[in-house]
Amino acid sequence: MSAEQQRCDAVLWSEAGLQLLDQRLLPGEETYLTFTDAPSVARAITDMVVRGAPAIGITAAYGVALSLARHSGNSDWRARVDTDIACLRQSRPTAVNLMWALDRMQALIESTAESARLAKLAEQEAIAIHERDRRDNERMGALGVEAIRRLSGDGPHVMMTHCNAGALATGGYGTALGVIRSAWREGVLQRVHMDETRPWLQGSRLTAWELLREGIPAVLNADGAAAHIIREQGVSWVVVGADRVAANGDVANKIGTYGLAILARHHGARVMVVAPTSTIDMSLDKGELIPIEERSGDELLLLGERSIGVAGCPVANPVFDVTPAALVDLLVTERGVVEAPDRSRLEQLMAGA
Ligand SMILES: CSC[C@@H](O)[C@@H](O)C(=O)COP(=O)(O)O
Repeated sequence: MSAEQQRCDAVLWSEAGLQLLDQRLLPGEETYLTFTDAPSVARAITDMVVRGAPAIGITAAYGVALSLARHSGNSDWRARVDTDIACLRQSRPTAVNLMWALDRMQALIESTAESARLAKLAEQEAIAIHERDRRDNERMGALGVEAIRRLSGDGPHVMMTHCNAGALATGGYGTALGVIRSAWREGVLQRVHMDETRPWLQGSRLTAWELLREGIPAVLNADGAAAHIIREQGVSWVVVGADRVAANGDVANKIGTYGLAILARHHGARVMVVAPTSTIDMSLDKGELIPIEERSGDELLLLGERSIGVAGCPVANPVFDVTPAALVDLLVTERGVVEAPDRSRLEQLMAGA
């Protein structure tokens, strides 16, 4: 099957409304749920029907389009749409792409005089955000491979990834998995090791699903096996996505990324973070200021319906961590590659077109 036939769209927009591939059911079941109002879209984001920073932003943009389609005929449409946007804004705290997309939709609403056409314009804006994300991912794929070649030769290299930063987490193609896809197509990848990514299992359920159906050599490991595998298998690149990058280059990503970056540094592997500029938050000085989502302890105590822990056991379940910029070798964005990201390099990047 061709890569095009293998596309796995997390987010689809149709006459019927917004369709989201229910990622809670993968890899066992491929079911799309249809949404026609913003509050249920916000719930779907909170409940992880859709997840991954860029996909969350795209979904929220469509949520605003749904809100306008529903309310723009009413005299109090503005208040209703504002309530919907506030609800979407609170659906998850860490991925800044959500706030970025909502700010963009809000700016459109504020700048458009023709309220009769707003619903249509909002739909077009959400589609533009979606399509742009996919194109940016393809560009980052090419830039990432170019950087790998420049810094470490043609390989083929053994890589490691964490969580799922693939087509399922974006408008398509993926950020970290976009680089891994491009590396495979260009013969630069030998194989990729995938962390299982406890507790939600984005690695074993989603990344493995995406890569194996395209025939990309990928091997699953428990998170705790990462150090051993990096050393024994000669991993030379750790390639991950991001949920928010602070102005000084600190990177919030799925819990476990920080530990992986320390392991990489110890073993001489490079860390590549792949993220569009919509993930960079220049309003936050440093990583400590990034809000870290804490989810229910049931994610550790239950496996589906089945109890796998001691009932009542206190649980800490922060689902993101912050990797200090000093541990990041490369930040790949659609605007270019930043080596050893820091404040001045990010300011330069963001000031560019
Ligand atoms: C391109 S996705 C980048 C990140 O959003 C990804 O690595 C991640 O941490 C996803 O977390 P999730 O909790 O599954 O939304």
